[in-house]
Amino acid sequence: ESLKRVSELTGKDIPFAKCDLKNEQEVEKLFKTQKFDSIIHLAALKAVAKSVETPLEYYSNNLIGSLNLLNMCKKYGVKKFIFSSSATVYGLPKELPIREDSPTGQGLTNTYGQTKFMVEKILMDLAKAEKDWDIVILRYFNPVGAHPSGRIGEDPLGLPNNLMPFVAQVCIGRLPVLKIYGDKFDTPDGTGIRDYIHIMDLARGHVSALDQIKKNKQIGCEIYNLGTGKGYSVLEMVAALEKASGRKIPIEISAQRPVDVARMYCDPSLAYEKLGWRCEYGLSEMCRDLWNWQINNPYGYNKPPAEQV
Ligand SMILES: NC(=O)c1ccc[n+]([C@@H]2O[C@H](COP(=O)([O-])OP(=O)(O)OC[C@H]3O[C@@H](n4cnc5c(N)ncnc54)[C@H](O)[C@@H]3O)[C@@H](O)[C@H]2O)c1
Ligand SMILES: O=c1ccn([C@@H]2O[C@H](COP(=O)(O)OP(=O)(O)O[C@H]3O[C@H](CO)[C@H](O)[C@H](O)[C@H]3O)[C@@H](O)[C@H]2O)c(=O)[nH]1
Repeated sequence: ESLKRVSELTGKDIPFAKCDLKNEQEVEKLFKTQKFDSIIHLAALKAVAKSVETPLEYYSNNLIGSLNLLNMCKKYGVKKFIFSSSATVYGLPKELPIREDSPTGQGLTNTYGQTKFMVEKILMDLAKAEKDWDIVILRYFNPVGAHPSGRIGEDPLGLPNNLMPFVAQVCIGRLPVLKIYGDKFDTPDGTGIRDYIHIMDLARGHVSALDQIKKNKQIGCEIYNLGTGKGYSVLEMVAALEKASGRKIPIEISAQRPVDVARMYCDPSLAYEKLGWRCEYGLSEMCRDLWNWQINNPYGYNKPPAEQV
């Protein structure tokens, strides 16, 4: 359904092949039958808490999947590669704003974050050893929002793991209340601060990265933060969605998650300097587009439960 809607929006057919990256034969079949210029590698398992409960599943999927893909890229000569990494690789940040050369891999407390850190390391080693690769690692901060048309957006399976999809489902009445994980952080209102980025800006960041690897040869491995550089607290995010929706969002203060960072926001200036990319949207557009998606698609790409057979 989402691909159908992308086709409607772009007027283009979107070729799609379902393939498990863990299965090397399946990946090879794809490389034999399709010609790729460059790869954007987004596929991963990403639920932080689940990754701690099932580490083998996460290491297998995210590491073996990435290695299979890279091995096929090498075999078939596709050496322009963009990787979806995460701000989580910074662990417990020692300095703010976080720069690309801030320490990574220290204080990483979950398997998901370890897999991102490890794939980054694999990519850096690869670029060091084989000079014909052009690799860009994008470290996403907290993506929110939806396409402004309201036709495509985030549709989590089961309970949303991240803040804003959860808040949106409370706002529309699918979930009763938002549990705020702690109000005793060292922040002005006591709730956690993050760098939220509109999904359209994040998507454009990939286009800029693609331009970079297409235009330039032998860039090696470049790393960019994708964020706005501004931090907002959980309460500020809730207030912004209340404003966008005109609805009251029920909240309750709950216990802190075992390892949660008080504040995280990036310095995104390197991406502007090198890629000419920076965020165009702010908090009000993030919440406007998130709400537009949620109100037009209360059950995501699915029909309401009563209409499902
Ligand atoms: N959403 C965020 O907050 C966030 C933040 C930082 C980084 N990221 C990264 O961005 C990428 C995309 O995230 P998303 O939010 O769209 O996640 P998502 O879970 O919506 O999408 C991930 C997709 O990867 C696919 N996938 C997983 N394992 C696969 C495998 N072995 N073979 C083939 N496909 C597989 C899944 O089926 C799913 O369609 C992920 O790598 C994620 O770790 C996301
Ligand atoms: O139901 C919820 C969900 C979240 N929060 C709070 O909202 C903020 C954002 O939480 P998220 O779980 O949405 O995002 P995190 O920054 O904690 O982590 C997410 O974004 C990171 C990037 O910065 C990594 O990609 C990580 O893997 C991904 O889960 C935090 O202060 C958190 O405590 C709540 O209060 N209630």
